[in-house]
Amino acid sequence: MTMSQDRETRGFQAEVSRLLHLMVHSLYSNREIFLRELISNASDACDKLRFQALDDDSLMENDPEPWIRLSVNADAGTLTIADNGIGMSREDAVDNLGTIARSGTEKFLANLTGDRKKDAQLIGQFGVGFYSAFIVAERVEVFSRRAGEPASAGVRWESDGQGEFTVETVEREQRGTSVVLHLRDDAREFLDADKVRSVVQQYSDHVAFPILMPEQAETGGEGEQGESEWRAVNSATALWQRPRTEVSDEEYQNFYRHISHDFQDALTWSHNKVEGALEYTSLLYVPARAPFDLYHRDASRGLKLYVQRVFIMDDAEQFLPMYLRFIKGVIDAPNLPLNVSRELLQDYGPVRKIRAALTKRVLQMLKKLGNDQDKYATFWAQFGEVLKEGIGEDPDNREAIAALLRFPSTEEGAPGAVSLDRYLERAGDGQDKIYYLLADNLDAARNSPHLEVFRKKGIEVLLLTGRVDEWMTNYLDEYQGKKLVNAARGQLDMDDREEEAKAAEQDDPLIKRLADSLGDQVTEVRPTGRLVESPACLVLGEDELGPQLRQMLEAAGQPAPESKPALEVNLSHPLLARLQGIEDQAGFDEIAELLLDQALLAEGRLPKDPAATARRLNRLLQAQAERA
Ligand SMILES: Nc1ncnc2c1ncn2[C@@H]1O[C@H](COP(=O)(O)OP(=O)(O)OP(=O)(O)O)[C@@H](O)[C@H]1O
Repeated sequence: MTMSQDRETRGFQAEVSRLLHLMVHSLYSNREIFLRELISNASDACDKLRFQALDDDSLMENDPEPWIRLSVNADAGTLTIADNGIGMSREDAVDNLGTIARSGTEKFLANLTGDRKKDAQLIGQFGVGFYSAFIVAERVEVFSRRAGEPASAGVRWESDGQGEFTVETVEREQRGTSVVLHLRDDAREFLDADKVRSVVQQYSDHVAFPILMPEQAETGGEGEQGESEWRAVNSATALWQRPRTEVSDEEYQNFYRHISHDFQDALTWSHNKVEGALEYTSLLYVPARAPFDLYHRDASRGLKLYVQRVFIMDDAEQFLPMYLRFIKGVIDAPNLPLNVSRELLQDYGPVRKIRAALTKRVLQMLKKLGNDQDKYATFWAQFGEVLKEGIGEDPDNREAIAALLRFPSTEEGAPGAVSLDRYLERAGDGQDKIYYLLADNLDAARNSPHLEVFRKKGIEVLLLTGRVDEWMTNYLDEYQGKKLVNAARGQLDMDDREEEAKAAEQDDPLIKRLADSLGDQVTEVRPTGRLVESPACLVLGEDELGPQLRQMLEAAGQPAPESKPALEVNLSHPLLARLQGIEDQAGFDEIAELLLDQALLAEGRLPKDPAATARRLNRLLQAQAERA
């Protein structure tokens, strides 16, 4: 750090330097987004001022009408974005314009590849904000003064984006912030006021404050323009207050980008005005891509809250449940008190009611999205795992959430292929259960011996390989009155005659001999109608903890109770028939152990002592080789 009087030079946080470098490189072909980002910041600053002025009117300093001004100075080669919003103190400028205070940034940056196209997409997910200025500017100056502070508390911040910035205290009459971009030679198109105007109209028309440009192009720099000559280039009304029929799809998408900082279009949205005692307007969007921090505990989530069009807060998470944390949007609830705080929102009756209504609204919107297979597949791939959390978290809407689930199945293998409704449609009235199989991955699921009997009978089985699927199925007992049944658990109870036949085989002496041989490695050995080609498989009891939940518990450092399976054997399999005749007990025990080991392997799991299994296999191979 170097200092001369009150001027100091500082280094950017390491993450900022890396982000800047990669961003300038990868966003070059998309560069007009810098204007949208800087106008968004200016609009946020106006929102913040209006909110703080609710408590302290003097912050308005006799200049109560918010504005955003854009001006070009062709001689100096600058484009200036100015606002009379909340402004920044010197400390604010150092904190906000030199660091990235988002958890997970380091990990996010590690994912950037240097491949321009891929990185542009990733960076879009991250949101680049102020730093996008450096895509077009070789040098950026920021002049600012915080509302309510004296003119002597102004700040000038400057950087060429190469790793350092300088700050100094300056005199500044005007409240708010001016960002002066010294444009690169290859970005001089933004010195053309008509070009700037058209970009603003394209991306930022919905900004709720007037965006002003001088009547005549080519003139004006900071403060040179008389106020009467400024003319609004946007419509400056809050988009969500306009009737649905008057807002074009493009306007909805631009507004989405404004509030989400996403580069991609939203998949769909729902815009509603609710009247009556609980009046509110909501505009909710489903993004096409998950943010990089979807699973971070402290990631931003929730809606932008407005009360009577006055911005109150970002990330008002009380209006939607956790499992819908990916929804972006705005809620304007004119009857909430203007001084509402996060704490108050938490426990406030009307907010709870709005939350219940918005939750239903989102679930309906997703149901409708389900009609568009391609879009729904995108949604499911990005947010399916999060939505599943709702099955456990939101009993009131469980059936509606279940209708949105998608799984691969034995009939259709694509990850988001089969809904429960489609399954039931195919199953027909004759089948009163929905069968599913849990596995670590699709290959293991498809090859599971548990599917043999279902294949034989032509019954579809859903293949559940998601991280939270086992947890989820604990909460999802039935759908549309039909029980969900784990194909690898308990007695299957598919066909009464078969059950009876199996019961008769229960006394088979081989069953008892196997049980004695395996001892307490299994709860019991029983004959099965489950298998066609395989000799044996493992079956967990209805209430035993499955392997996925066990892993989750262990990862969370919690002890997981031991769960023991039963070994089910296929008495019509030739191996079992041969086993009957083996008199040598040691030889019998060896094969019994291998029967158990292969059942574990078939499920993609390892035997308790893999080395012992290998030794048994080797002995078997050797005997086979000697015979050959
Ligand atoms: N015009 C402005 N007036 C006042 N503060 C500003 C202005 N522009 C930027 N800032 C401050 O700088 C911070 C960083 O801005 P930046 O655009 O990088 O991120 P952000 O707006 O917080 O996040 P994101 O862009 O992802 O929403 C802002 O949060 C704000 O505090």
